[in-house]
Amino acid sequence: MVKLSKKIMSKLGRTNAEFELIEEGDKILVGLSGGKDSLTMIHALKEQQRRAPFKFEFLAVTVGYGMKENYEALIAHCKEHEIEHIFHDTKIYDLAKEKIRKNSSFCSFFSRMRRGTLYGVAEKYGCNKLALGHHMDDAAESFFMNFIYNGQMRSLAPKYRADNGLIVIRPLIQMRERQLRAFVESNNIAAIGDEACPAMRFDIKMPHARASTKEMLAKMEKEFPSLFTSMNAAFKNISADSFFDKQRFSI
Ligand SMILES: Nc1ncnc2c1ncn2[C@@H]1O[C@H](COP(=O)(O)OP(=O)(O)OP(=O)(O)O)[C@@H](O)[C@H]1O
Repeated sequence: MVKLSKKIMSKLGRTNAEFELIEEGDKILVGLSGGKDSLTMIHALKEQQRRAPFKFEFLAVTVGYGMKENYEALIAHCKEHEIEHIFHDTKIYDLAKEKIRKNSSFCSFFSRMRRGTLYGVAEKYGCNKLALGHHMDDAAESFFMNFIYNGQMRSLAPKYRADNGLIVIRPLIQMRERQLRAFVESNNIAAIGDEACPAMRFDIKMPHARASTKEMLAKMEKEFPSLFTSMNAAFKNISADSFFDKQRFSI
């Protein structure tokens, strides 16, 4: 039996109620990479399933990239904890080799292809929602990366509808990365490393933009300890008409 902290379960419950993520009768496909975030997610959802006054089902899926990755331990972990899990292998790696040279776009190619695969699997198994394990640190990094490198004000929504109609939810979005790390460590769960993309397991470095944004946020948090609490509040308190976007002006 794993032990989930009160904090994780109450954050999950509150986020769920606040954004109406999981509802009665949902069948949720849970993206399980085997990293600390998605591992925490499946255990927290299992516990929530036990506690919640409403019924929902979920099924975990791990998308393989056709790189002969070894998912034996992850498969065994799900079996041991009675979590319904499927391993869905693909040829994403071969396709990537054909399509692009080894640079950071390798990572976004993997990410796009994986997302498409997850949508397909959700449809195949009749799931109405897809849960991803992004957390508050991801949302903050994504916000600053878009801000600094893309000239865009955007982050990661707790819930949205994908183009094909599937509802994507992020139950961990208000949790800190360190809470998730603490969960796997205190339960001695072997998580697959924190690479930002699977290609990094081979010869590609962590994309520069993400690494330096992470570093910048860590420095800022040292100086302003309530940074993430404040960002979380700010993400819910947007004055869209106070920027330079003509379409959002109040006049
Ligand atoms: N191989 C995988 N199989 C299934 N789900 C996965 C896999 N890799 C990642 N995911 C899901 O996607 C979430 C985000 O993963 P990660 O941060 O690595 O991706 P990302 O590249 O930032 O995401 P995105 O695909 O949304 O751009 C994970 O928490 C997990 O739910």
